[in-house]
Amino acid sequence: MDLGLPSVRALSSTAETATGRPEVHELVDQFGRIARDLRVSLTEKCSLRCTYCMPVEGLPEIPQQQLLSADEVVRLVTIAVHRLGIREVRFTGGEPLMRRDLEAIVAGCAEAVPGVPLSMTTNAVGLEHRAEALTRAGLSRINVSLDTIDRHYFAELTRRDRLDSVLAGIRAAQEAGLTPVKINAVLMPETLYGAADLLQWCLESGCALRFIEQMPLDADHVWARANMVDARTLLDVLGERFDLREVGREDLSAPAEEWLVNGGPATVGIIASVTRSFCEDCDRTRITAQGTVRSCLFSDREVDLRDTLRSGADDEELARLWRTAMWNKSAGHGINAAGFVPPQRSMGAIGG
Ligand SMILES: Nc1nc2c(ncn2[C@@H]2O[C@H](COP(=O)(O)OP(=O)(O)OP(=O)(O)O)[C@@H](O)[C@H]2O)c(=O)[nH]1
Ligand SMILES: C[S@@+](CC[C@H](N)C(=O)[O-])C[C@H]1O[C@@H](n2cnc3c(N)ncnc32)[C@H](O)[C@@H]1O
Ligand code: SF4
Ligand code: SF4
Repeated sequence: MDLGLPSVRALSSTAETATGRPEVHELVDQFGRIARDLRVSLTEKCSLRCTYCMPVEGLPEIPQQQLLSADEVVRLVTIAVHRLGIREVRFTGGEPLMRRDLEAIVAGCAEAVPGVPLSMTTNAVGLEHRAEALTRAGLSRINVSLDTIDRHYFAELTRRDRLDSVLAGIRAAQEAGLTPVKINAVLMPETLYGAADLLQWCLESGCALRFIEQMPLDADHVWARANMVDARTLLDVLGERFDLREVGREDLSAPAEEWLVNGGPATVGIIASVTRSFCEDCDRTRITAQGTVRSCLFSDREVDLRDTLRSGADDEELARLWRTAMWNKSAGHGINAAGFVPPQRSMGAIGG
């Protein structure tokens, strides 16, 4: 079985540290991958309770003091870009819109790292009131979670009746120029049932839809491989209404594989994290809302930066810790391996 795991690739550097890590400033790992894409979680809080992500009562609250402040986020993003070779930054959560200082965080980063694309993954609840300000602050584009346009299923899947607010948020984002708006839909039996309608809606609304295979990152731990709706099943269902032609990935490290819909130019993407894993070309590094480096979605081995930063460390010391954390990144998620154990943190607590 192809597990999509990386093989060791040579890096072009002669000098090495004691651990064997080459003396390069980028975030390299032992499999020759280089992280260029930073995902920063801003909070564990959320306005929805998607069943594949959050428990019904929400995640345990993180005391304010333990969360990275706006200035701390800006400092870490600056280090990532200037010292570690990061080329794009995404804000996520939890729900980033739950941070009242989100506009300040975006503006601070835009000023500190001009020219670096700043994007956000969001559920879009309440976005209609902030899209313009976020554009002015320097946000480039957004991806929105929307699993179904059926109000009944939306309320069931997210445990909140907020479909209207999400749709208003998407429209406002488009009007404010936060484009292209990409839609993320996690594959579940309910999503599969409405998948063709959701694609039709996205085609008409000018959004780029991607379906995502559900991963064992739900807080309730009910995920089971046997019950998972996979990319193959989705393609069969969509194929009944649309003509689909495979075009592949935008670039090797992009999670989504694209299919041309009815001859194009519109596409539909599938992020097949489980059945067609893309760990081999992973270029992501993550910072949790509490300021730890998480080298892989599935690895609970985190390295603290927040306390080191607060104790007065300089930028290079923080960069060194970050490099070491990424050097020890695991080969991949291992979901398909015997004896796989899901990580302790759920998706909302990591920053998906
Ligand atoms: N296994 C795995 N899945 C990921 C990773 N990053 C993102 N995903 C999945 O892809 C989904 C979409 O991620 P987004 O936040 O929209 O980011 P993206 O697809 O990288 O973003 P674009 O650059 O806009 O295409 C997430 O909800 C995850 O389910 C990753 O590093 N590993
Ligand atoms: C954790 S959310 C955080 C940002 C924002 N609240 C949102 O929903 O877009 C980021 C992404 O993770 C995805 N996600 C959550 N749980 C997942 C799971 N168990 N498997 C796959 N993707 C998941 C969501 O669909 C969303 O696109
Ligand atoms: S997927 Fe996003 S919107 Fe849904 S519960 Fe998780 S963090 Fe909230
Ligand atoms: S599971 Fe880990 S290694 Fe694989 S793509 Fe995601 S973050 Fe990268």
